[in-house]
Amino acid sequence: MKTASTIKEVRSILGAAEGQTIALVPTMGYLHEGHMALVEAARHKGDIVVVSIFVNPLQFGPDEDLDNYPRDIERDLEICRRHNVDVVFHPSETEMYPKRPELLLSLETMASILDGVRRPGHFEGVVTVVNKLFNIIRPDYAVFGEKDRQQLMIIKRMTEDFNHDIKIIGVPTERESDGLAKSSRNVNLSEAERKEAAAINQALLLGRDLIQEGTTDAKAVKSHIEAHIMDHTSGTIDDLQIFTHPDLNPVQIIAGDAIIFIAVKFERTRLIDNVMVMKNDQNNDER
Ligand SMILES: Nc1ncnc2c1ncn2[C@@H]1O[C@H](COP(=O)(O)OP(=O)(O)OP(=O)(O)O)[C@@H](O)[C@H]1O
Ligand SMILES: CC(C)(CO)[C@@H](O)C(=O)[O-]
Ligand code: BAL
Repeated sequence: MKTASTIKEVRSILGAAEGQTIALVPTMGYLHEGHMALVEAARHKGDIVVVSIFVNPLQFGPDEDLDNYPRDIERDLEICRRHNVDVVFHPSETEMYPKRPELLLSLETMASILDGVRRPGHFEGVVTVVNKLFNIIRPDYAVFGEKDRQQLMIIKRMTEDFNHDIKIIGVPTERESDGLAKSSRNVNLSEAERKEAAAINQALLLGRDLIQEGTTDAKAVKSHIEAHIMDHTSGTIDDLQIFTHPDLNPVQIIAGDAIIFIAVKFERTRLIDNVMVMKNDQNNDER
C-alpha cells in the first residue's frame, strides 16, 4: 500500500499507474466497516482503490464537532492495509487549503432541506472538497454511502452539473447487529446512549412498516417514530422528514416511494439515518 500526504506525491503515484482505472473512496477517517463496504465496492469497479482521509473543516459549522471528531491515522492506515487498499491520500489542512478559499461551490434547492438547513454551509463545504479531491485524484469511479443519502444525491448532481467524467457509486448502509448505522461518531456516545441508539433504526423501520401496511398520513407516521425515539432514548430529534423518492419533495399523503430521514442529538454527538420505503415492494433494501 502506498501513502501520500501531498498532492504532488499522490499525483506521482497515480501518474505511474496510467491506463488503469481508479476508484476513489473519500472519507474523514476513523474508519469502520461501513467505509470498508465502500472499499469493497470500489475494488469491484476500479483497478486501483484510493482512500482519502481528510477531516474537512469547511463542512463543519462553528458550533459543530470539528474538534471532537475522532481521528487516528495510524489505526486507519492499518485498516486500509488489511483491506488491500492500494493508495491512501491523507493531506494536511494546509495542503488542501494553502490559501483561504476564494471560490466556493454553492447549492440551490438540494441544500434547502435536511442537513442543508440544520448545518448551514455544510454541503457547500462537502461539494467544494469533493470537487477538489476529484481534480486531484481524477478517478473513474467514486464511492459514497447511503447513510449520508442527501450527500450522495448532491454529489451525483454535482458530477453531472460540472461534467466530471466519474461514475458515482452508492453503497447501502452497514449496520451494527442492533441496527444502528455504523458511524465514526458512534464513539462519542456514552455507554447508555449507545444502547439507546438502536431505537433510531427501529423507529425508522416502524415508520416503514406503517406505510407499507397502508398508513398514508406522513404526520401520523412521524408521530409514531417520534414516540418511539422519545420512549427509548435520552436523545432529542433534530430532524425528521419524509420525502418522495427520488425527487425529495415534501410529502403529506404518502402515495408512492418515499424516504424517511432522521437526525438525533445526544449529549456529545448527532447521528443521522434514513430508510427507503418502496410502497409496493416488500423487499426493501434493509431489515
Ligand atoms: N454505515 C455506513 N455504511 C455505508 N457507508 C457509510 C457508513 N458510514 C459512513 N459511510 C460512508 O463513508 C463515507 C465517509 O463518511 P465519513 O468518513 O463521514 O464516516 P461516517 O461514519 O459517516 O462519519 P460521521 O460520523 O461523520 O457520520 C461517506 O460516503 C459515508 O456515507
Ligand atoms: C465526502 C466527505 C469525505 C467530504 O469531506 C465527507 O462528507 C464524508 O465523509 O461523508
Ligand atoms: N458523514 C458526513 C460528513 C459530516 O458529517 O460532516
